[in-house]
Amino acid sequence: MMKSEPQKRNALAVGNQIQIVFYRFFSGSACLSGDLRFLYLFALIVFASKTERSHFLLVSSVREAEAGELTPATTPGGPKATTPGGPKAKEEKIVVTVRLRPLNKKEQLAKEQLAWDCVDDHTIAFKPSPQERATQPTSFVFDKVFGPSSITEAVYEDGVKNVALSALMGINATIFAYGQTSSGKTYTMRGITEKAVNDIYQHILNSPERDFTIRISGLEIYNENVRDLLNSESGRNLKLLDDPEKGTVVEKLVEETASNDQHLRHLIGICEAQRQVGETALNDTSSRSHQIIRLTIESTLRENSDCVRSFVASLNLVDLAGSERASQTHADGARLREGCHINLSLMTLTTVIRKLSVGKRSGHIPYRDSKLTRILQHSLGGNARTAIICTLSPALSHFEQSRNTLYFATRAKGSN
Ligand SMILES: Nc1ncnc2c1ncn2[C@@H]1O[C@H](COP(=O)(O)OP(=O)(O)OP(=O)(O)O)[C@@H](O)[C@H]1O
Repeated sequence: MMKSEPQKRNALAVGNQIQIVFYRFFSGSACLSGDLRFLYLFALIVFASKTERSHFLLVSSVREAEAGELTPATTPGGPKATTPGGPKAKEEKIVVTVRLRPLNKKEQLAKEQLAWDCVDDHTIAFKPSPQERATQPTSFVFDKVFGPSSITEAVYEDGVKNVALSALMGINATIFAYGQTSSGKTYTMRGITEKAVNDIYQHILNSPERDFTIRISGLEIYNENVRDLLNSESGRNLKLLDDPEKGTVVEKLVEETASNDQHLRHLIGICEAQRQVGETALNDTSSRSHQIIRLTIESTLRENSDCVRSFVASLNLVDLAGSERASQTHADGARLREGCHINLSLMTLTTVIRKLSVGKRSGHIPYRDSKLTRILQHSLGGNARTAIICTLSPALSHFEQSRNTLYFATRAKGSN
């Protein structure tokens, strides 16, 4: 059996100790008589075993730290080097999870059948008709699957928390909710946003050595037109500009600085309310627009130290347009235009995410093919982290749409 590096180090140390004991015994006991020589040997063995034990403890802690089981606690003279979200923060760049909501009242009254079953924490399966069974996959595996009884807190903790909190360490992050209309995107994203805000301010409280600034902007993309959710006066079609340093920026988009968590929640509330106003004004439903709430978190160390002094990164919380429009083929007029725009941005998003999940060999990534991907470019590619929550209705009548959502999730995971 091959020995690990720390095991080899332990074996070497034990060998060294035996050599030292015998060397000391033979060189130091020549002048001693019988009983005293035995006592001397005994004392040497006790001393060696004590030093060996401390050596072993040292090796064990090095090994645990190497395996990431211990958080590096302090840097000499510097602040705590903790990783928000715990040691698991070093994870995959694209995390794909699925959330199956419970049947709603309407579906219950219609005595809808359940089409899906969460087999375990990672697998969701459907009950196909006999003719489909031979040709279609019957189960899908993801990073995490949440059943109808799962609460949003679990979706946050086990699915997206690490991605959200990486923005505190200077890594851009994006969390999407993808799914057909009424599958639970807004319900899920509201809960996730609330929990992320709580954790961000908890981290601020726990980091007195750093100064934090949190800025927020909110926008909506409807028919490839960008609207500011924090400034209703700015019109419905803000331009996108290419900034040599920042990448794509939205011209005149208002960015507010939150003075505390209550203020941040208030500003998020304004964005959500504006989206509702937009719906009424357009005689529309929210499922036809994409909403992006962007929190930009900047932090600076108060005193000089060996540690990284400043972090700046964005956390994008994205409630996508309903994916059912992408497959709408019988629409005409305004509906057709709207469907085409949603189709375009969701298709581009799918391509971009699939290429990112495949990695370096994927070639050109078409960020510029839609406004959604252009705006999010710097929070998707490079070092950024992404979490996708695919929301599903469990009802048999939504079976086709739910399956399309799972096909999207599978492509996003790079397994297809
Ligand atoms: N996991 C859940 N548990 C309980 N109720 C839920 C859950 N998910 C969604 N709902 C409820 O289902 C309804 C539709 O949810 P929601 O508005 O979030 O859907 P949506 O996907 O955002 O729809 P749209 O695309 O039309 O905006 C809401 O009444 C919501 O409260």
